[in-house]
Amino acid sequence: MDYLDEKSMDINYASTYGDTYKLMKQAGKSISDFVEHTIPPGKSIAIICGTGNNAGDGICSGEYLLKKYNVSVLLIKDVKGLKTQETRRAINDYNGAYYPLSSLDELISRSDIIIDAIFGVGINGDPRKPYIEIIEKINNSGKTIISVDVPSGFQTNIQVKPDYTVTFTDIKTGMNRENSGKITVSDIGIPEQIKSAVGPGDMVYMPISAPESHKGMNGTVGILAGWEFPGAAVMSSLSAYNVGPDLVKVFTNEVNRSIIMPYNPGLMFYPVNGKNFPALSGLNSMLIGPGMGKSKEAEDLIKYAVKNYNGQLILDADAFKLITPSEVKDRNAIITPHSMEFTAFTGLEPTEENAVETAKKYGLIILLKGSKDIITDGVNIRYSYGGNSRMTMGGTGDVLAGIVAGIASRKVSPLRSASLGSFINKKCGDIAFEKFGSYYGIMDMIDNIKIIMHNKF
Ligand SMILES: NC(=O)C1=CN([C@@H]2O[C@H](COP(=O)(O)OP(=O)(O)OC[C@H]3O[C@@H](n4cnc5c(N)ncnc54)[C@H](O)[C@@H]3O)[C@@H](O)[C@H]2O)[C@@H](O)CC1
Ligand SMILES: [K+]
Repeated sequence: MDYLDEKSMDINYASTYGDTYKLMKQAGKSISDFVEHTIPPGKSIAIICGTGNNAGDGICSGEYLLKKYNVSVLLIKDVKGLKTQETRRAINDYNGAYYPLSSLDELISRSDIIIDAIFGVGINGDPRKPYIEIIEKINNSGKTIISVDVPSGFQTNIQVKPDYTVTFTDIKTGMNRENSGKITVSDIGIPEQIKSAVGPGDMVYMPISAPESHKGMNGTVGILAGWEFPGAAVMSSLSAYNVGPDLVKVFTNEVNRSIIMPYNPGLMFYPVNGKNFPALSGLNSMLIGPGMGKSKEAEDLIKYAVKNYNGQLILDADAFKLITPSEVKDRNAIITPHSMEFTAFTGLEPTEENAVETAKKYGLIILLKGSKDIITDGVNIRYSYGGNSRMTMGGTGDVLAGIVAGIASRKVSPLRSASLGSFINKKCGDIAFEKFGSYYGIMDMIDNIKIIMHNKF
């Protein structure tokens, strides 16, 4: 797993259980257990704490270690600087002594062991002052160093160089003996259903556009849709647009121009027909299928686009009747069928097992829609709950496919794009339901995408 997976899981845990204090206690306990197995009792331990939940883990370990060791907690930014409610609770529940930054040198020199609880996966960029100097002092101390979760500053230009790292849930991408010392993985009790469920934590996968980026750097989506039902092109392209890519290009019949464009002049309209299809280079993702119908013309256009576009494909709706799995084999395409479409596409019953097998066999990412969406790449399986009965109305699938295409255009991995897309889609329905009960419409859902992207839900 990487940093984002851990962050995502923590947020999903908190959204179910209210907060993550129980995990923090368990993280502290696992550090303390590790120390007890490794270090003889009676030694002096300095726990150097930053301001986030990594610090909270360190403080909780201190509470357990007090019984057998001489423990000093150092709070780099004092109690006032503690940023999370869990970490404030940890210091409240801690019965030992704690010290300000001015005691750093003295604490380091009188300790045998340093527990590094400055930064975990919440670090953002290279450590700033005064952390650089603190990390250097720890590294030059000659003491035994144990890092909590990850060495502080890991994957930035300056990091703690520990003898040991006790990391939680799973090893983080890039950790090795050289940068993390001897690594121990500790299960801190995140339930399996939290690990597999899609939730608000999946929003961490959405990249933040860099202030200096220019047009096109933050995603260009292509959408081939609406040949027969222009509404589907409207719904999928507005949904992709609301996820925030730079450009959304709609490829459809010229006769749809005056229908689609009044909804949003920000869309780019490209008329296509059997003889004319603009270049598909430069698209970061391409959604193919909504509202195309099953005419020969639609079929030719779909086949042309599937064959000639070699980036991140998203297939939906009529594409399932006109394309076979072999035509997209090993292309990492995301497909978003409901049960009947799944059967039309694969000839199989729409079961979880068949979705996993099909994903594996054809190298696809499958988002099997239902009251519980199932998302799989053939190895991992995620479940998306939520949504409501109004979501059986026409158009919700077009909205979902558009959202997924928009996310994928931001270079989010296909499994994460499909998972996050499912979460956003269901959340759009749930927010609309709170306002209008069973009487909301598709445009209410599409409007809610922006609220969710802005994290105001
Ligand atoms: N509640 C949870 O979310 C759980 C998280 N766990 C621990 O919490 C860690 C993640 O905690 P957080 O997300 O609170 O973040 P961290 O504790 O990793 O650190 C983030 C803190 O450092 C500051 N900071 C970030 N980048 C900086 C920089 N470049 N220079 C200076 N200061 C910087 C931020 O203001 C923030 O207060 C995990 O690694 C793990 O150790 C565990 O407690 C288990 C449960
Ligand atoms: K750390």
